[in-house]
Amino acid sequence: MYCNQQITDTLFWTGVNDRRKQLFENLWPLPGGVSYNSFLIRDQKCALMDTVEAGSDRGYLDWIGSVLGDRPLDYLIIHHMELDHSGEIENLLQRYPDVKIVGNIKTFKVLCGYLGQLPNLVEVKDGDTLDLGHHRLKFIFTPWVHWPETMMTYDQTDGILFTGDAFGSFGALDGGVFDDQVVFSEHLEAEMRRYYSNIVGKYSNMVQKALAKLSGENIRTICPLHGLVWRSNPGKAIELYQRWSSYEAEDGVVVVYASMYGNTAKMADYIAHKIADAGVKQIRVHDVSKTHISYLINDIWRFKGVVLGSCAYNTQMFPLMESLTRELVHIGVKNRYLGLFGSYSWNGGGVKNLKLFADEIGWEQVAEPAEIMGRPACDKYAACDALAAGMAGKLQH
Ligand SMILES: Cc1cc2nc3c(=O)[nH]c(=O)nc-3n(C[C@H](O)[C@H](O)[C@H](O)COP(=O)(O)O)c2cc1C
Repeated sequence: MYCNQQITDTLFWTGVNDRRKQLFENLWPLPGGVSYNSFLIRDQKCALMDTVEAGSDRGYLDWIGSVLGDRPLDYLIIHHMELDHSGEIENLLQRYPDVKIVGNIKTFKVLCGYLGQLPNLVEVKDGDTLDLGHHRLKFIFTPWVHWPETMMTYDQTDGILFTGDAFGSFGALDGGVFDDQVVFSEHLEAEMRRYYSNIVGKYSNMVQKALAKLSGENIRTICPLHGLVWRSNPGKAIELYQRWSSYEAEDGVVVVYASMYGNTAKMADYIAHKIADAGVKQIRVHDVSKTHISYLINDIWRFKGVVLGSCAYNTQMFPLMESLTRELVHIGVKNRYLGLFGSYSWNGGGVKNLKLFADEIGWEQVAEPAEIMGRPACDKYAACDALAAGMAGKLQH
């Protein structure tokens, strides 16, 4: 039993919720699940915009069939070949062997890698159009948001933009499918930012290019492949993407520490209290061994100030801190203020390697790193004081 969500007279949301999967891409936690959105246009010609993850809903194809009624499926338009959207293509082709598959040359290369050579491919170029009757679709190439083949489709008739993974979010659709059916709470924004920072953020420069390319279009509805359909306030989603893709951040600090026996943890709390005393109101403190990297990256995307601490561990920084810093370099977060600290007892290693990270990522350091041998005590905190004052001084609060 499916509840058809009609976006317009001729456009239907045909997505599914997945609350069973624990980790998206087998990496990113899904405490609230995730939705795989697909959309069906029932016009003079009928077109399905992407499919869903294979096996995520065994009734998916019957649902498509029931929305189509006695109409044939003329087109499958592929915006993104990642398997959470392309997984059901194989089954779809068995049911609708004559469907024409619309994509670009890179789409077909990836498609062929999974399903072999297929008939009925309709290759489109950037800016090409396709008339379905009422709907006139324009294909807009947005490469590397976040795969090479990604493209969007703009429905020129109704101002509807099908965006692939852009503007998507973690979290299943709990009842409401549309932005005006829910309160877009801090939690929902955080889950959308977590998706952006974990999945798309590495390609922020390509997101900026895509946004610039789309700026001339009169976008009235945004249909992403995950999360809410933005039919009332698409400007909000665009505003968030403008902000996140330009590395704009809030005045606040995230402190992440690695500590085996509590000494570096004590420094973390001390520094956080001092930053708070200096008037910064948004501070998050995380133990890297406890908080999943997904949430650490999300907070680092959110706040301007980043303070990282590590105990020394076999001449290195603590392995999980190393993993975090490696990922930060990999995704290339820009324009953050940085403070470093840590405890050691022989000849160090934690802070020494955090400094190498600082050189590599190029963020502005607010003070000299605060390194304490052994247990933190009142007479050893001067560098922590300087770090906290330096960080607070950089933020307007
Ligand atoms: C497995 C292990 C490896 C360590 N490696 C180093 C090291 O390479 N250099 C160093 O100065 N101290 C090293 N230490 C000592 C710790 O860094 C030191 O005890 C520090 O105060 C621990 O901080 P914590 O309480 O935040 O875990 C090591 C300790 C352990 C248990």
